[in-house]
Amino acid sequence: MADLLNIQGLQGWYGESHVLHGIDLTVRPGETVALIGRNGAGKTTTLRALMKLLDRRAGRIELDGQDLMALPRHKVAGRGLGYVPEERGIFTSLSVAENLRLLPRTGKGMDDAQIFEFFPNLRERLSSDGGKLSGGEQQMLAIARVLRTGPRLLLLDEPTEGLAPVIVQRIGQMLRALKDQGLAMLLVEQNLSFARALADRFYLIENGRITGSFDRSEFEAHADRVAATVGV
Ligand SMILES: Nc1ncnc2c1ncn2[C@@H]1O[C@H](COP(=O)(O)OP(=O)(O)OP(=O)(O)O)[C@@H](O)[C@H]1O
Repeated sequence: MADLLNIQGLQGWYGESHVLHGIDLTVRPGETVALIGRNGAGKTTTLRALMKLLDRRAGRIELDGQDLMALPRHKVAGRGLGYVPEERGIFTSLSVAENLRLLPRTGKGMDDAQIFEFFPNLRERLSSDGGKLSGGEQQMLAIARVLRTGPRLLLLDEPTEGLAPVIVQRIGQMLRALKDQGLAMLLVEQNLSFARALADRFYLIENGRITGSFDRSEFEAHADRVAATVGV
């Protein structure tokens, strides 16, 4: 099957600081791929590079065979990348309804009825301020907002960070439901058991380089290496 996302030799910089040193990574249609590594390894930077949010990049990024490197930043999301950043980007003084509408809905994106089917508690909180939501609700709002844009690939940066175990479980169920609908995901995650339950394939990243990859059936065989890479 042709790759949905194909990254070859991706390099990235913050100013003079060279952070990504040649990332090769693919995501196939409908696949969930987890990117695993310790703090500062370059996980967030990889997602930001995909969204053209870095000062400088080199290498190749293709989505469905189409080159993304030459696209201006404002056109990247329109090609089908849905980015949910680690900080979630919820405006605390805007209501849930206003936060949801900050990104334009496209024809392929989820409408309100579909959104509320996945996230019933958001419907109940539509008029609440974003700042009044729990961490889990904010994470759901951040994901829901991006689903309105009709992404073909969801880029998720540590969706479980700082959340209580029961909420982590709910986020997991929700992502599983999206996966079952065929949505592809590139997941940055420090919570290994969460990543392991969801991902079809794993990449290890160290110092801005991919140092290993394997699929879920090989996870056990790579457990020591994974632990050493994330430093647990
Ligand atoms: N805005 C920035 N300006 C300069 N350097 C940065 C910036 N953001 C990150 N870096 C540096 O880039 C490197 C990679 O950071 P990155 O955030 O991608 O790591 P990460 O693997 O996502 O880890 P974390 O879990 O801590 O976010 C680190 O050395 C970090 O200090």
